[in-house]
Amino acid sequence: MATNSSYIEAASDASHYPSSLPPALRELTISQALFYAFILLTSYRSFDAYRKRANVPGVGFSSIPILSSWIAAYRFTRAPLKLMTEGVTKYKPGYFRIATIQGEYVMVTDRNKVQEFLRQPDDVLSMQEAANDQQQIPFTMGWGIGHATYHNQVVRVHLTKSIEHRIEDMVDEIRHAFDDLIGAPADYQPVHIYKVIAMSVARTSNRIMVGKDFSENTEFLELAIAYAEAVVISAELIRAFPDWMKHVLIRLTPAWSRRWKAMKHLKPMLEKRLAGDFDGGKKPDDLMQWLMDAAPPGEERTIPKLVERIMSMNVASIHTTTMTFTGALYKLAAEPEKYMPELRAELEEVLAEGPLSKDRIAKLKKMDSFLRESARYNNAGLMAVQRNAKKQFTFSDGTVIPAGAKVGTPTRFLQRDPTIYDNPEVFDGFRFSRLRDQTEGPATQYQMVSTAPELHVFGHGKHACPGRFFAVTEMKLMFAELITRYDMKLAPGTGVNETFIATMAIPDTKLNILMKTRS
Ligand code: HEM
Repeated sequence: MATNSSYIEAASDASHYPSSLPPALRELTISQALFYAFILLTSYRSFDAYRKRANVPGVGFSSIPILSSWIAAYRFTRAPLKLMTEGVTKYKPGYFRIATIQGEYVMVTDRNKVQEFLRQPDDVLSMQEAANDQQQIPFTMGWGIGHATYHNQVVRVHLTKSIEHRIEDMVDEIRHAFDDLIGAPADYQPVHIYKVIAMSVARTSNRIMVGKDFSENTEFLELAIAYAEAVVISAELIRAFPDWMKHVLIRLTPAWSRRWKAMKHLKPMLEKRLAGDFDGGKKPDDLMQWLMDAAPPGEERTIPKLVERIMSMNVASIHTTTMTFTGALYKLAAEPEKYMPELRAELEEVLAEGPLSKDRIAKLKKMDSFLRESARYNNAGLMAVQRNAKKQFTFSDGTVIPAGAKVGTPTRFLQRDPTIYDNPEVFDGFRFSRLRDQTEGPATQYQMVSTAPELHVFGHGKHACPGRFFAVTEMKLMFAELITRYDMKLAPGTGVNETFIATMAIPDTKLNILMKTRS
């Protein structure tokens, strides 16, 4: 029987390699092969980056020719905020280049130029291609999610229209979620708020997306919450491989296994619906059904594809809403004396007219302002909006973005631009409600759902998030319930931990808020 060491010797003995290999390759040891593969990959990346490179200054690049882009990516990964700050300080209102593991990006630092590139058609600057690239969507979430995006229209039209008559269901779900997850503490107790809000959002969103059976199914909800994280991890696991290998490798990743498990939950319901077997003979009025009705005939109407679609809607909605909303709660818990009395007074005035409805929610201007300001202040990743150039694009000042290049925005810096906001480094919860009262222009521009070239929580332009009307309603209903029922504050000496991994702002998912039933 061969010992371990004899296997190793056999493996490193060139004479065991297939004789069909050319003699030069037969002589290679494994470490030499890896070294040459690295050189090849590095040269390819360097050549590819050079071919697609816009003629704008780089930040973090070195003068070593072939390794320059890798070195810049390494430096950026280690100190993203520092390098972005350097780029904006030196080159605003112009452009600069950064490199990340995912390639090089041209950063556009001026809101007017951001406006200009976001106006470009998809065959020039593509949002979908950038998203596919970033999250490896066709592999991690499914080919159709990255290439047949009929869900955008369904969310934009059907989900948004449904909000008004689903508010009662949403409130019901939120109340039960907070009963179960926070309860009625008589004295201040630490609450792991990110976890509570993620589960509450998963429950409320899935009530509207797939119905009550699923909003009450904790195992399914936990899968839905974990799926988004699995997608991010799986994207990084497969990124370096060629596409033909990604099709196979993705089956070994957590995104695949979580979706497979979710399918077990969703399959019986989908089988019934596909057979036209509706409870009480009435077609369900939920996102799942609207997606099924809108799916192009053929493969997209099969169970695995419909599971991909609804799970991608969970990715789009759960952590995005949770991050945005917990960011606001952290700010409220940091200064409850400053904000709580006015927020409650506004809410109580509106509730005196009756339960929350679409029109009554619209009267909560201070709450709306608080959410928008915390999105401006907190949620600022370093590059929330990205586009990939499918064709060459030239800005009005003559700057050329070659085909194949990637364009992005330094979100945090635009959202804290002193030429746009007074005291941008200060959190001012009622900044936007004051602006709404003072403006001579349309006051709606300062609402949470209104996008702007310098505020990227929901993106801007024709690809601005179509789910934002739903998400903002959901956040306001949770906000109203929480401030009605609970007092909250931060424990002394605690605060939000701000972390960036490359361009991503990582939310503080660990911070506890002290909460008790309102006195
Ligand atoms: C607070 C919660 C949310 C945030 C912060 C958020 C943020 C975003 C952002 C930044 C974009 C990209 C825009 C761009 O690049 O211009 C986007 C796109 C999108 N979002 Fe959201 N989103 C949220 C909630 C939702 C919800 C609840 C849904 C659906 C149920 C949804 C569905 C989508 C879809 C389908 C797109 C792609 C739009 C397109 O390609 O045209 N989002 N979202």
